[in-house]
Amino acid sequence: MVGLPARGKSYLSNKLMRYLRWLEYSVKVFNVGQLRRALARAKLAKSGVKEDQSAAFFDPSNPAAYKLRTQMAEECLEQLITWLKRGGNVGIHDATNSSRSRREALKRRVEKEPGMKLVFLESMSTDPAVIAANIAVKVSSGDPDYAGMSPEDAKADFLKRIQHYEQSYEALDSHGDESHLSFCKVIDVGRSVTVNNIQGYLESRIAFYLMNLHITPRNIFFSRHGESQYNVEGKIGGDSDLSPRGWTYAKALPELVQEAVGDAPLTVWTSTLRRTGQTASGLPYPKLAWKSLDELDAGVCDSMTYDEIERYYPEDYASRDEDKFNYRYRGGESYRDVVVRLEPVIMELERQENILIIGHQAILRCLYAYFHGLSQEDLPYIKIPLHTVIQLTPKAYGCDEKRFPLPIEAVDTHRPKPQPKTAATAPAATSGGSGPDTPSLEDAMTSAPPSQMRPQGVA
Ligand SMILES: O=P(O)(O)OC[C@H]1O[C@@](CO)(OP(=O)(O)O)[C@@H](O)[C@@H]1O
Repeated sequence: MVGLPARGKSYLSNKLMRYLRWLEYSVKVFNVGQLRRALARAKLAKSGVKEDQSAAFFDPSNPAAYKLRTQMAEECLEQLITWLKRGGNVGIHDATNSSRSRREALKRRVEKEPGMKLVFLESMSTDPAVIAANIAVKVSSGDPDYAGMSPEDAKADFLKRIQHYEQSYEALDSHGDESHLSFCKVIDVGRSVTVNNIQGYLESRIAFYLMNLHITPRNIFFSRHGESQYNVEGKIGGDSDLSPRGWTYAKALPELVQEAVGDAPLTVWTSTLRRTGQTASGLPYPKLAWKSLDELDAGVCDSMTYDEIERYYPEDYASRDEDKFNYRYRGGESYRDVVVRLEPVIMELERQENILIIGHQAILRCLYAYFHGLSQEDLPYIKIPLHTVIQLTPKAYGCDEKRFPLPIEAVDTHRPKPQPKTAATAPAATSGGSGPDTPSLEDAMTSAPPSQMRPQGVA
């Protein structure tokens, strides 16, 4: 990262980390400020520098502090490089890196590592209101640099720190000495992005993502469709209509949404399946139906109950319980596949303002995990109950959340994560993985209902 303090570097670092992690890269942010606080006490005691956080520590004319800050940025980079060598994909060096000499030093160090690439992401703000808001977040968010200080003193000190950095700040320049570097310069997040010497798939993805971000305050609402006929019957997938209780929810939804949104503009996104369209039918807002929002495709298991799947496809049922994120239904999809298919939806969501998505259980789990940065392991078990609107409000470091459950009864379609079997409860292992009482895959196929008779091995 490159940029003066209070220009949203940590915001962009964390946002990028969440996005890339969601796309299954292994990503970590290495924040020099945190390292400074962790290492400072001991080193400072030796170096004779009294304070590690007050503005004086950031004064470029204070040689001892300058040396220490340089050492800490280098130490942080070393930690990042070690982590990459152990298998990480993207390490984010979250520091000001605001002078050419510092960036040159980073470049020289990274060039020594075969196969590592360096891309600078500079965050600039020209809008005084955005800078003021960033300063307010820093001094009011319990930042450890200002623990025990009054907000006024903290703000005054932080402003002084910024002034110190401004004395030596050199922005990335695509026409000057740094024109050979790979970089993206983001000006007033959402207003302008300059891309220089960006090459390769991952770099381009990052640049494209940054181009789509904005920081205009907004809300994102999620709701599953009203209870469907299949939900009542315990069947998965399909394209059934709403149940009578589902219709009651669809009729109650406009009032709830109107209360939450007020007069602000809103766009409603649905899938192309009947149950989401029916749920959205009374909402007086522009609507868009996305094929990408259709529910996870359960392949040969579509329209079965979980009990039927266990009976006819016992090995698949067990595999799904073992690794639900990666399990792909025969002829259908896995959660992993759904994440890939939802990537354009995420990109468009980032570009938009207030959006209400009327979606499905698996789809909303994937989207929800992106906004909250949840792991792949937890993602398929997130609770997204029927007849509940979830409001997410993006904030500097994550999202605030409110849930609005409507008092309209519905079945519970959430299946908890199975507990790992202990030695005492686990069945004895048999060849093929099926117990004596469990039908084999062959049995399952020959006794499967006709609608499920499909060729094997199509996964
Ligand atoms: O991944 P699991 O937990 O099976 O949840 C996904 C399932 O949720 C369901 C309901 O059981 O979603 P939906 O109500 O949107 O139709 C199924 O259609 C879908 O297969």
